[in-house]
Amino acid sequence: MKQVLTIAGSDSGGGAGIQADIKTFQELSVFGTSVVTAVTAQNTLGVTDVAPVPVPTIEKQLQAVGEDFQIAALKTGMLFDAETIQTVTTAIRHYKWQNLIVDPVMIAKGGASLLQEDAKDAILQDLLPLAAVVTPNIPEAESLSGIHIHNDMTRHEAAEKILQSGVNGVLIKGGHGKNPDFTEDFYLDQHGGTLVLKSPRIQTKHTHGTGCTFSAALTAEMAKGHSFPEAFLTAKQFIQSAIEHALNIGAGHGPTNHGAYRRYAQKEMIRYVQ
Ligand SMILES: Nc1ncnc2c1ncn2[C@@H]1O[C@H](COP(=O)(O)OP(=O)(O)OP(=O)(O)O)[C@@H](O)[C@H]1O
Ligand SMILES: Cc1ncc(CO)c(N)n1
Repeated sequence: MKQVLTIAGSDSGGGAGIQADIKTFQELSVFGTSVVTAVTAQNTLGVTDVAPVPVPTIEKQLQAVGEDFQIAALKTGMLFDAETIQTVTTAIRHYKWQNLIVDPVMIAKGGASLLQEDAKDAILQDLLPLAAVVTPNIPEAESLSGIHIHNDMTRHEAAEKILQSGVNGVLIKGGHGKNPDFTEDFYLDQHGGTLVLKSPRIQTKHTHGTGCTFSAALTAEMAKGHSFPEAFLTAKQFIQSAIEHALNIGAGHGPTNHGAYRRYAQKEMIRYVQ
């Protein structure tokens, strides 16, 4: 069984962060390992506390995973501060981990900050040069590029700007887009190749952890040796069905249904994603 790693924060509410990643890995038949960078007290109504894990404890977790597992692909989520990012990049270089997906988590949907302001440069300068793909949502792409995204052209410009970090490909997710009917995820790579996946926008408030779940699905599929376009398509189908079949859990922005792709999507949803 392919082994994968998530380096991210814990979400006590179970819909985002490490918990979303591990559920997604399990559903896609890869063996998930984890390095916890921060512990959040969080539910569908918001984040009430964030406690960073001490750097030596992060180092020990990276070492424990690195010395015993064959990591075929990995993702990063919430990294909290620059020191954590440096620790993580050192381990990625040391263990020569390939197929790195960076989900540049900055702000939770309720507005809580999950990355310190000065850590953005560490993501751009230290982490992205090692990455196969970075998966910002629209506000994160604006923050990383310094470009306001309001149409296809500015989205392309923002992706080009982020590519200057040295990352192999930029995937700007469309959950925060303005089109009421569709979400459009846009990918641009170092060779100028583009891929756009479009799917019907589901009218729901239950979108907690969509980004984490999507990037975990991408990681699982890359680990299994699928090409990037194939992995992107499966990840998009996975998140589409997870949102479509939301569980209606909690009083606020509920989690997605990580089991939906296995149960329904492979049979019925494929036609939705273009
Ligand atoms: N309402 C929706 N209907 C269909 N697809 C959606 C919807 N909202 C988000 N998506 C899809 O979910 C994936 C994640 O995108 P999104 O922009 O929501 O990430 P995010 O803001 O990083 O999520 P989070 O911060 O909650 O983890 C993308 O593939 C996007 O197209
Ligand atoms: C721990 C954690 N990571 C990522 C996100 C972004 O959804 C969140 N809300 N919580």
